[in-house]
Amino acid sequence: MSIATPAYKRILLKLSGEALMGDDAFGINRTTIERMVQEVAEVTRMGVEVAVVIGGGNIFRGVAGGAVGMDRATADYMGMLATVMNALALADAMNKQGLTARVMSAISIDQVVEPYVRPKALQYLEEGKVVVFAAGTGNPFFTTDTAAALRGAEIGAELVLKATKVDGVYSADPHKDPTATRYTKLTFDEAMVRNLGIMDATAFALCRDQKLPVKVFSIIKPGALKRVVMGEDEGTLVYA
Ligand SMILES: Nc1ncnc2c1ncn2[C@@H]1O[C@H](COP(=O)(O)OP(=O)(O)OP(=O)(O)O)[C@@H](O)[C@H]1O
Ligand SMILES: O=c1ccn([C@@H]2O[C@H](COP(=O)(O)O)[C@@H](O)[C@H]2O)c(=O)[nH]1
Repeated sequence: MSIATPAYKRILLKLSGEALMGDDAFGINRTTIERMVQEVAEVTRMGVEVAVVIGGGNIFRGVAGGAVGMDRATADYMGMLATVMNALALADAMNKQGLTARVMSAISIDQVVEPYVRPKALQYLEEGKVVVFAAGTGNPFFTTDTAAALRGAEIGAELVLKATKVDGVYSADPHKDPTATRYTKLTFDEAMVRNLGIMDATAFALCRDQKLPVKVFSIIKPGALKRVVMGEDEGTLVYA
């Protein structure tokens, strides 16, 4: 009997902050986060090295702060701090489920989390620990999708998995246009030219230039993460 092997050795998982809310209006839903962690644990047990970039949209979005008159850079730093809170909650849930998680922050908050140091992150991954990257890129005017592209390239991930509330990339935002249709695959250039809002253009461009493919899939769908890792037909592949 042949044992199925994962299609990837090292992945960068981008978890949407909004997906952490579950059915709540904001914040972190405990049941939801625990279920997500179970899915991550399943792929780490298969020997896949997992790094995570966590979003912050469930707590704060800098662009929203900017829109109501806040200084945009200040609002963005608040958004990055929101991702640190999500990262702490995620790592705590991972450690409670038997994984060993390490949070590394792009912003120095040494009493709370260790700083991002690339060789240390690589060491943790080689040791089978899950690394949760917090505070995005550490710079305002960026997003955690761009952080996922950046960290994915830095750690030599073979794939960026964008785990979100929708099951792939659509011809238009499916939450706004019920007639939108889902792509099975498309190139980064097609995604950018068609202005498909699932990821920002900076993230797409970085992945394209580094030839780092992105798989967009639903984190709400049970077993979808494992299916992506096994190389099965799931979600939408965006490639160079
Ligand atoms: N063409 C498209 N195909 C699919 N989804 C799209 C598209 N355009 C916009 N979206 C929207 O993008 C959302 C997914 O983005 P998501 O909320 O994961 O992004 P994020 O801003 O990176 O996450 P967060 O800030 O919550 O951490 C979907 O819920 C969907 O409404
Ligand atoms: O590199 C980064 C990453 C994030 N931000 C700010 O944080 C929020 C939350 O991140 P999402 O990607 O929207 O989940 C974002 O809106 C920015 O305000 C940042 O400034 N730099």
